[in-house]
Amino acid sequence: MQELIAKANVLMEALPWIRRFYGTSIVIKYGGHAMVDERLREEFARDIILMKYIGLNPVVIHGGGPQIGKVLEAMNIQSHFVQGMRVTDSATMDVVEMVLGGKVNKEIVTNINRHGGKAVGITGKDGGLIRARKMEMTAVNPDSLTPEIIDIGMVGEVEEVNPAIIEALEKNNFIPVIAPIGGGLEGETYNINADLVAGKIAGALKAEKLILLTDVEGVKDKDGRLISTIDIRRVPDLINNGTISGGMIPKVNCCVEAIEAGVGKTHIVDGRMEHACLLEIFTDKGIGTAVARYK
Ligand SMILES: Nc1ncnc2c1ncn2[C@@H]1O[C@H](COP(=O)(O)OP(=O)(O)O)[C@@H](O)[C@H]1O
Ligand SMILES: CC(=O)N[C@@H](CCC(=O)OP(=O)(O)O)C(=O)O
Repeated sequence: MQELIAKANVLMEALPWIRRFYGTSIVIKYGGHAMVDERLREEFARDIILMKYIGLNPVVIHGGGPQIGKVLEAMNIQSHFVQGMRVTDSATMDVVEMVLGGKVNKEIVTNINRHGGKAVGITGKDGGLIRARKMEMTAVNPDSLTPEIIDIGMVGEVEEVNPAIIEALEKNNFIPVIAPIGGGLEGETYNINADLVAGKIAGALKAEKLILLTDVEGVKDKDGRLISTIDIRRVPDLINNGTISGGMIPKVNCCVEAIEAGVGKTHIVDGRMEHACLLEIFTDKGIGTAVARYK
């Protein structure tokens, strides 16, 4: 009996959060471990469906860097990254579009639909969702020590988001699953980092939450302890003093941009953990690191 009551208590803990988030958009960047591990993939799909059934509007943006890397390797094309961005010539762009827009996207859609959801897979080109332009990248030349513009090919940055297609899908109870590819004004195709896309889409939707799933517990301090909340005003210091580095810098910056664009709260959470999204949204304490504007 006590066990049954404990189960009811867990459901009741979720009630205020369900009331608060009912009808709102929750943007989730799905990537890393959660996407590779079979069991976590299933759990993720079921979490998304549960959210939808209790009245939230999950929007999934997925990555797939490792999957692109594998196909390129099989084709004897080497991967090069500059400041975390994949140098994308036209052969690489074809592979990126094929892998992200095709296999990876459709696997996620299939998983959600197999468990009873109604997912629709699109790229940023569909319905004019993401207009992109070529990313300008500067790097310091090691010989002259001066900054230089370098060409990293068809890597894009988001110029504008038109969320009409997402809103149309949400209205009809479909779950949008979005590959991070954008279209340019001249019909060109751009490869865009998935965290950047998730941040921009969350901003355009004025989403209640942006959740970035990653392969660490959250943002850690210099002693390796989890920082559970970060005020966006503290972010520049944490980057400048080296607490936040590498792949965590663009993630945290995406969170800051999203908050500035009107997103309620952003979270960096551990995608290796089962039910990471549910635990973040529906428990009092949440998990991972919340990046927001605090009073
Ligand atoms: N302060 C920090 N807290 C946590 N991770 C950090 C921090 N600074 C740098 N990192 C690095 O950032 C990585 C996450 O970024 P990245 O590997 O690009 O993630 P993903 O592949 O999920 O997009 C972590 O694995 C860690 O090595
Ligand atoms: C420009 C750029 O680097 N694009 C990424 C897009 C996929 C991505 O972001 O995947 P993850 O989230 O798994 O890293 C790439 O080509 O790998």
